[in-house]
Amino acid sequence: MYLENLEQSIYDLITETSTNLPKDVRRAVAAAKKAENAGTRAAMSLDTITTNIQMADENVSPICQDTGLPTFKIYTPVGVNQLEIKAAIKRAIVTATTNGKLRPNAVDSLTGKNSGDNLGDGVPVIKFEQWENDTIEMKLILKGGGCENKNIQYSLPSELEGLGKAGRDLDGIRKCILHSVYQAQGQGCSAGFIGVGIGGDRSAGYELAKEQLFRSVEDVNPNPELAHLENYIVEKANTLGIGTMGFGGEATLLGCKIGVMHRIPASFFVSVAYNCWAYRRLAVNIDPSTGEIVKWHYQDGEKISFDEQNVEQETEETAKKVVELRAPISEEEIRALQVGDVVKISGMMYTGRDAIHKYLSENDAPIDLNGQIIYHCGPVVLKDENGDYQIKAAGPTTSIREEPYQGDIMKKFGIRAVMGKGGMGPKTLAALHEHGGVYLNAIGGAAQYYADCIKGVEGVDLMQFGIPEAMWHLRVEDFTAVVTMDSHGNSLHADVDKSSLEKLAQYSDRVYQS
Ligand SMILES: O=C(O)C[C@H](O)C(=O)O
Ligand code: SF4
Repeated sequence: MYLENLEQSIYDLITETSTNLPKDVRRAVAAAKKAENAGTRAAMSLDTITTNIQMADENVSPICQDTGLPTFKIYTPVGVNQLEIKAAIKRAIVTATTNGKLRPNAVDSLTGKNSGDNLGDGVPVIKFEQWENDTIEMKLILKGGGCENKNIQYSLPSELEGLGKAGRDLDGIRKCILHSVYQAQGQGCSAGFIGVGIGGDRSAGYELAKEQLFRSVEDVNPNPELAHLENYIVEKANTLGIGTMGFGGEATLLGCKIGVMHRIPASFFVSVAYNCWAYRRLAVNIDPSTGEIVKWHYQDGEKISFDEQNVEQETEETAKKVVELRAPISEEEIRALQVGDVVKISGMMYTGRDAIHKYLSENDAPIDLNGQIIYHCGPVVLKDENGDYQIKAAGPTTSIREEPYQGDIMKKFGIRAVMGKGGMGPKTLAALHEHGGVYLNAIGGAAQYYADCIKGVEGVDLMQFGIPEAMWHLRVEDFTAVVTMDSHGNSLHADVDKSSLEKLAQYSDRVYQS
């Protein structure tokens, strides 16, 4: 009985974490929405984000399709059997994956094979500690890969672009943290949250940084110097103009939490864990005798529901032009598009992410891609009772990872549009110009919102790469995205990067005396 309850409690924790954004995070997102000027692209993106948060809650489906590397931190009273807890976690993970609350995310690093059930070597991550209390406390964070890739570790002293020398003191630490926000741009689905670890060795520093992500967004650091620095960072980061999804705007960073530990004389690390707006972490207390949940954490204060706040704000500035797109798309249609145009796609699109791009660079495509749209997306997919595939969550993935392949693949197969998030680099921009192509930016993390635009799965290729990496043939209706790189050499991402670097440079003067 105890073990059955325990497994159910862990399942509930996983489901709630994946589908229902915590109250403190909701309040931070709502505050960001207030800060954005109505009618701007950033404000509209935040509308999509809040609509998505609401949909995930109502559908009990993943807020974002990337449910991350499930990471548990557990405190147990002396005498509790940790092996039993571990086994219960694994069973709950498998059930949550079968039920579409988690995407199968465990990939063999050498063979590329997805285990299909979220279990693998070192996955999930489970860390135990003993304590004197008589309840079990179980914390869970589902941190996706796009924001994980934007984590950064500085070794002081260092020379930082925009900010100059960062020395081994509080001011050097300040510069590293500000720089970490700049370097993330919109790629980790800003507006984000950061956890910072000062000191330790490389692994302990990152661990401390991630530990900070379990703090409440609204708490105050007991160390007054660090409390000051946390506020300073949030305030200044929000002047960098990176904004939601890197579209430019007022809301870039929603929280900064800093922890400190000792170091050894030769090493001085500042480790930053970047978390997207889809900041999925929760915790529960479990009664060790019954296995039942006795307390949910992060439950203080108001729960903001986003059901009525999303009035479509199509103003002159945002709706420069709304263009209906349907593949196959001609070169002429593509060349008519400009950065800032909004597109509404109906008809077919095909998913392709890391494995597909590598595959297409070496092989023929399984279908004719001439004039087609490639969507950088790894969805959550379940089979319904008739054996048909149902897309359960389908937001974009970070496109920059395909930079080495993208331009060549577009030219090789005649692809006219690629869609993802965070933008791409100079090689792709040059190819868009030469070949006649566009890059479309969808709102990262808005997995329920986009799943709703997907009306059917017409086929799938390359399933050997696993569900997130296969090529899904999607029939969509009114799938909305923004042109952020066009065939005329313009890139919103390059512009925001440049202007935010200029703004970052304003903060190179010393703030803290050593
Ligand atoms: O893997 C994904 O679906 C998305 C990833 O979290 C990303 O941000 O790129
Ligand atoms: S797609 Fe964006 S919101 Fe989702 S896990 Fe990746 S960084 Fe986070």
